Amino acid sequence: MPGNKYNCKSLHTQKQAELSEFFLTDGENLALSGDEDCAEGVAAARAFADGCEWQEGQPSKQRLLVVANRLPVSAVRKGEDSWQLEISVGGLVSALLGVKEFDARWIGWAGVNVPDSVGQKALTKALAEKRCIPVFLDEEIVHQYYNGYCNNILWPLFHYLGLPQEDRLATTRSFQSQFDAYKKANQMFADVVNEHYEDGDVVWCHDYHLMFLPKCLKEHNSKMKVGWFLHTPFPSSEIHRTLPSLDQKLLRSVLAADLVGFHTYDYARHFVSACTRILGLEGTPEGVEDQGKLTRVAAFPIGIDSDRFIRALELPQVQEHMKELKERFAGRKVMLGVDRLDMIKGIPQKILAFEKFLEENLNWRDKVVLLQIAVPTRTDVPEYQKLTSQVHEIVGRINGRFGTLTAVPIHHLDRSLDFHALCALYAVTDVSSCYILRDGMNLVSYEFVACQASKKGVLILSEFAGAAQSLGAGAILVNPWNITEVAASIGYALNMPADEREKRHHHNFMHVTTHTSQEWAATFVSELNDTIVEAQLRTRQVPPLLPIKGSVDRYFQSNNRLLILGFNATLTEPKDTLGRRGGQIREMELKLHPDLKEPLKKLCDDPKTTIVVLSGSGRSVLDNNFGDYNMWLAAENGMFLRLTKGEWMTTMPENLNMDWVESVKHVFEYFTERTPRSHFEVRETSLVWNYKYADIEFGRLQARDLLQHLWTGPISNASVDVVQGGRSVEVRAVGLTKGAAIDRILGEIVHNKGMKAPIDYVLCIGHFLPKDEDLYTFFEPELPSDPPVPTIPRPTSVPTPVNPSLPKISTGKSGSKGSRLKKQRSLSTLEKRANIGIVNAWRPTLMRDRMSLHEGSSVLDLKGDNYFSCAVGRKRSSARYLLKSSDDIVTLLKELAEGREPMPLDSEGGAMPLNSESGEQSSEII
Ligand SMILES: O=P(O)(O)OC[C@H]1O[C@H](O[C@H]2O[C@H](CO)[C@@H](O)[C@H](O)[C@H]2O)[C@H](O)[C@@H](O)[C@@H]1O
Ligand SMILES: O=c1ccn([C@@H]2O[C@H](COP(=O)(O)OP(=O)(O)O)[C@@H](O)[C@H]2O)c(=O)[nH]1
Repeated sequence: MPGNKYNCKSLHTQKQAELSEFFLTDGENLALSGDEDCAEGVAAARAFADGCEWQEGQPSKQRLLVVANRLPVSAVRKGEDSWQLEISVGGLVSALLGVKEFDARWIGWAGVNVPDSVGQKALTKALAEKRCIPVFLDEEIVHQYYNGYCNNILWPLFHYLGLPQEDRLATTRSFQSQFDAYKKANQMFADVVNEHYEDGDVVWCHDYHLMFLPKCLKEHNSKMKVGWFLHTPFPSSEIHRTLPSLDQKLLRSVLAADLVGFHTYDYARHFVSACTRILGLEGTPEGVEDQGKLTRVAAFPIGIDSDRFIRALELPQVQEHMKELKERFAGRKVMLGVDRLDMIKGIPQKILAFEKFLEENLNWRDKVVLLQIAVPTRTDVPEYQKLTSQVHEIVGRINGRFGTLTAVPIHHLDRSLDFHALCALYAVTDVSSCYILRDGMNLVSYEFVACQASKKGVLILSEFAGAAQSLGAGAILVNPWNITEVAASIGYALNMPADEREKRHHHNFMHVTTHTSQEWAATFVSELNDTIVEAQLRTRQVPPLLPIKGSVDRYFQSNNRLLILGFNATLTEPKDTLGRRGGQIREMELKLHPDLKEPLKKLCDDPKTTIVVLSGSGRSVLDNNFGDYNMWLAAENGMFLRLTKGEWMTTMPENLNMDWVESVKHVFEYFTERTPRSHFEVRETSLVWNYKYADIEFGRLQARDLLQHLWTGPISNASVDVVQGGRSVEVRAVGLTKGAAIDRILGEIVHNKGMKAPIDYVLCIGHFLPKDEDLYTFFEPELPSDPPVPTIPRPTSVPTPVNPSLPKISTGKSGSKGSRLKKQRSLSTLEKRANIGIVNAWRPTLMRDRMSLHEGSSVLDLKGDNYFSCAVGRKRSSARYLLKSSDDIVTLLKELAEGREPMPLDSEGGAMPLNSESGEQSSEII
C-alpha cells in the first residue's frame, strides 16, 4: 500500500503502550499491546481523544472539525474486520494532539487502502471511538494525489526546491492528472466534512494537501466557518507562479476560507503578495479582498505541549534511558539530528558539514558523535528513495574515513524513536543540529529546548526554518547551504562557555514554554470566530446585488429611459479574462467588450432610450470604440460631450485655471521613468499617472512617494483635486467630477432632444473612483435641508488654455440647466425611504414642485424606484446596487435589448414591486 512509512514499522512497545491507553478498550477491533508504566506518555497521547470525556456535563465546548490529510492514527489491518491503530508521527500530529479546548473530531485518511465495505465499516467504528472519521482514498488516488501532486509537486515547490520535470512523471502522471486527482481527493474530504458538519461547527482545514477544501466546503454551505492553516512555508510569488497554470485555482480556493493562517509573517506576506500579483486582488493589512469579500490572513506560530516533555524527563524510564546514553557516550560530546528523511531537512548537507568540521578539527575527532535519527517518510516517492541511498552512502564514507575499531563518528538510524527515548536523547544532547534547508516551523528544535532545562545545550538552527523567527535570538543561526559556515558553527557551539549557553537557552526556553500548541489552536479558532462576526458586520454595509429581473421589468414599463454607462471596467472585458500576464502592451488600449456590441447597438437605436457613455477616457478613446453607435459620449469625466452624429463640445467652465499642469507633468515624468511599465496620460483637464501594468507593490510605494512630491510641490496652492484610483493617481481641476458634469450633460440632452416627456427610468452603471460616485447620488432625491450639491466653481479670470475653439454648452439665464434640474428635486421622507430600497409606487403629488420641461412637466419622474445605480466590481459604494463584473453587464444589456413585453402594472397604475427573489434586499457579499 502506498502511503506513509513514517512510523508504522518502527513503533516501540512504549509507543504501543501509549496507544493502548489512548485508544482505550475495544478488544474486538484493536490489537494493541504494551507496558503499563507509561502514564506520562499516555496522558499526552490521549489529549485529542480526551475531548469526549470532557464533554460529559460540559455542554458549552465548541465543536471543532479538524481536517487534515493524515489522521493522528494510521491503521494496520489485522483481520477482515479487525484493525490496529498506531499513532502517526510528524509535526502536525504532535501539535494537534495538544489541542484540548474543543469538542474536537478529526477527519482524515488513515494511511491505508480499504477497498472492501466490511473493512471500511470496521475501521470506521474503531476510529469513531477515538473521535476520528476516515476518508477512504483508493490506491490510485493516493498515488496521484498524495505521492504525486502533494509530495512531488507542492511539497518541493513550497520548500523552494523547484518543480520536477513533467516528462519524468510519465504519461499517466502528468501535472494535469495529478491535479485532477488532487481536486477529486479534496472533494472526497469535503463530502465527509459535509456529512458530519453541524451548525455552528468550526471547520479547520490543514496544510497543502487540502488547498481546494475551503472552496468545496463554502460552495456546499456558505455559512460554514472555515479556517485553513499551512504547516509548510508559503514561497515567494515568483516561485508560486511557476506552478503550471493551476496556481490561480489553488489560491482562489484557499481564499474561500474565512481565515488563512501561516507559521510566520513572511509566509503570510508571500501569500498576500501572490494573491495581489497573480490574481490581481487587493492586499490589505487584514488580508486579501476580492470584491468585498475579505479573507483574513495572519501568522499563528505553532508551538509544542512543552509540559509534556518537561514532565517526561522526571519519569524513571526516561531517567534510566538518559543514564544509559550518558554512559554509552561518556567522554564525547553528543550532537543530535532528528528529522524525517526528507530533502528539505538537509541531512546530506548536515553530514557533509560535520565531515568538514572533523577534517578541520583533529582534536575533536574522537570527542564528538553525531546521532542522526532519520525517520523514513513518503517512501513511495522516488525522490525520497534516492535520498535514502545518497545519505547511506555519505554516512558510510565518513564513518569509514574517521571511524576506529571501537567508535564511529556518525550513528545513523533509519527509524523513529518512541516519545520517551526521544526525550532522553534530547536531554543528553550537547548540540542540536537543525540545519534544515527549509521548514515550515520545525518542532524538533522546540522539543530539544524543552528538554534542556538542566544541560542548557546549544541549538544550531537553519535561518530557513520557521522556528528561526522565534528561537533565532537564542540559537546559532546558519545558512545550511554554506557548509564552511556550518562547520565553524559546530566548533563555536561545542566550545561555547557555560554562561553564554545559559543565556541563550533561557531565551529559547521562555519562548517554548509560553507559546504552546494549546495556545496556538485556541488563538486560531478564536480569531476565526471573530473574523466571522466582523465579516457579518461588514456585509451589512455592502449594497445588494442588482436585482436584474426587477430592473429589466421596470425598463420595459418606462417610456423615456436614460442609461448612463462608464467605460473602463464597465463596458470593457473583465480584467480576469486577461490572465495573469495582464501587463502586456496589447492590453493597454481599452476595448469595448465584444459581447456588448450587438445589444448596445439595439439599445441605441431604440427611440425610447438615451445612452450616455460617461468616462474618464479622452475623446479619441470614446470615438474609437463608440463612433458607430447612436449615443452620447462624455469624455474626460464629462468635460467634453458629443452626440455621435454631431461635433464635440465642451462643458468646461470658462477660464478654468490649468497653470498647474506643467509642474505636475514633471512629477509624473519623473515617476514614470523610475517605475517600469507605468505611464501617464495628459488629458485636457487632468493628468493621470497609471501603474496598473507595473509591479503592484512597487507601484503602490511609488504612488505614495509621488503624492508626497505633489503635495509638497506643484499642487500645494493649486485649485486641483487629487484622485487616487486602485492603480492610478489623477490630478484634475477642482470640482470636475462626473456628478458635477451630469448636471450640464442632462441639460444638453433634454434641450437637444426637445424632450417633452419626463425621463422615467435611469440606469447608471460604472466602476467609478470614489470622487466620481457623486454621479450616483446626483439622481437620489434630496431633503430640502440637505446642503446644495457642489457645482463647478466660478470660472477664474485666467482663460482656459484648452480647446477654446470647441462650442460651449449654453448655461441659460439663471445658471446651468443642470442647476435648475437639481433645484426641483426635493425629497420627502417617503422618497428617502425609497433610497434604501423600500418599494415605492409613483406618488404624483411629490413630483409637483419638480422642474418643468417646456410645457411645465418634470424632467425626471423616476417614481421612486425607477432608479438603478450600480457600482461594478466595487465592495463599498454609494450606488444602490452592485454588479460583479462587466460580464453581468453583458447579461443585463442583452436582456434590455431583447425587447420583451412589459410587466403588468399594479391596480393603481404604478409599477409592480421589485421581486424579493431578485436579491434587492439581500446583503450578500459578492
Ligand atoms: O504526513 P506525512 O506526509 O508523513 O508528513 C508529515 C508531516 O510533515 C509536514 O509537517 C509540517 O508541520 C509541522 C507542524 O506545523 C512543521 O513544524 C513542519 O515544519 C512541517 O514540515 C507536513 O506539513 C504535514 O502535513 C505532514 O503530516
Ligand atoms: O523518531 C521520531 C522522530 C520525530 N518524531 C516527531 O516528529 C515531529 C517532527 O516535527 P517537525 O515539525 O520537526 O517536522 P515534520 O516532520 O513535521 O516536517 C516532532 O514532533 C517529533 O517529536 C517522533 O515522534 N519520533
